[in-house]
Amino acid sequence: MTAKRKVLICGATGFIGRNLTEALTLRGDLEIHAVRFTRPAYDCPGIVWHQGDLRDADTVSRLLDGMDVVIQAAATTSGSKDIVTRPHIHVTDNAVMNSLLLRAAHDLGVAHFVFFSCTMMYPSSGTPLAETDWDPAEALNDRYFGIGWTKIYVEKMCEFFSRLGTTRHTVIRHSNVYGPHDKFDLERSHVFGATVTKVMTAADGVVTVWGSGEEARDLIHVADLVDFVRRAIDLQKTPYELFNAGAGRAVAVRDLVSMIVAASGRDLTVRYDLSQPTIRTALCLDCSKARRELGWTATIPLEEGIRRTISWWRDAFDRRSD
Ligand SMILES: C[C@H]1O[C@H](OP(=O)(O)OP(=O)(O)OC[C@H]2O[C@@H](n3cnc4c(=O)[nH]c(N)nc43)[C@H](O)[C@@H]2O)[C@@H](O)[C@@H](O)C1=O
Repeated sequence: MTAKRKVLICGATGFIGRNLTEALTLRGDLEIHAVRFTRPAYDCPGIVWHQGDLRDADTVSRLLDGMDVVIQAAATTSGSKDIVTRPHIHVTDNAVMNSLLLRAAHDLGVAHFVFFSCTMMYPSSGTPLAETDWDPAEALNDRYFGIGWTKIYVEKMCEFFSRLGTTRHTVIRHSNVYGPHDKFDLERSHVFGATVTKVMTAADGVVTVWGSGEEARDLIHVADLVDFVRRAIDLQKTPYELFNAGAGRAVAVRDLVSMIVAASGRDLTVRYDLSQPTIRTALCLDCSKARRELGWTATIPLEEGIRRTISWWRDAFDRRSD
């Protein structure tokens, strides 16, 4: 019998980390270790919990010792309000954590490291952009300067350590992820989570959207991203790969809001508030590399993902019918 691969999921209480943890514990061939920091553990059969601050080098070495795979989903992250008003909160901790994790993975002989990057380096485009369509000589959107370059630094560190021959790395440039366990508060959430909350809780029949509604994003359901990671840790044999992971469709914020309102079944008026934080860019990813090399493609249509997320939101938050 082959030994189970030991998989460490960092950030297991966060949005992506929790969805990964809950899905991967269902597999019989993996032994799942989950790292939490300040948030409490949740019930999940078969999981081994660890607590630790990933900004501390000794803690990082203790956690990675003996692991075969590290899935690095721990990040300081929040939506456009923080990106616009206090962008520095996304920079330092992410740079420190990832630097320590990548060094420890190499020193301790971890076989595979998965890093969630972002898509902030891409220029605004309503047509799909491939991994090679980012030109490092082009300026990043001003709003994304700090976290965008931090992610690129970590991407390059992954490539650097891959070249040393011990650890294989997968970098995933995923688009805007949504689904169960996302942030749904109005301060820190992204556009999808915030809009679901606004629509479901609107007391006066009005939903107020930040910006003009013309900004566009590529939206991917978290279950599709989990499927991506599953394929990467099973199929990738090369030392370093960087992949786009998105739905391949740019959806204007105003259309997203209309779809969420329609799925809610509520009769609401939508207003646009130009004084609120907004990031004028359009994102759309070409994921043909992932299709070719991992057989992956996003499978959950946005309309279906919206229905599923509203249903989850009702179970998790809507106590009015109790
Ligand atoms: C993929 C990418 O995704 C994220 O960056 P983002 O897309 O810029 O962030 P967001 O989802 O918060 O905003 C998208 C747009 O939506 C508008 N918007 C309207 N109404 C609300 C609203 O109520 N809340 C929020 N947050 N935004 C709103 C808002 O004004 C902005 O123009 C990062 O996680 C980053 O890590 C990353 O890689």
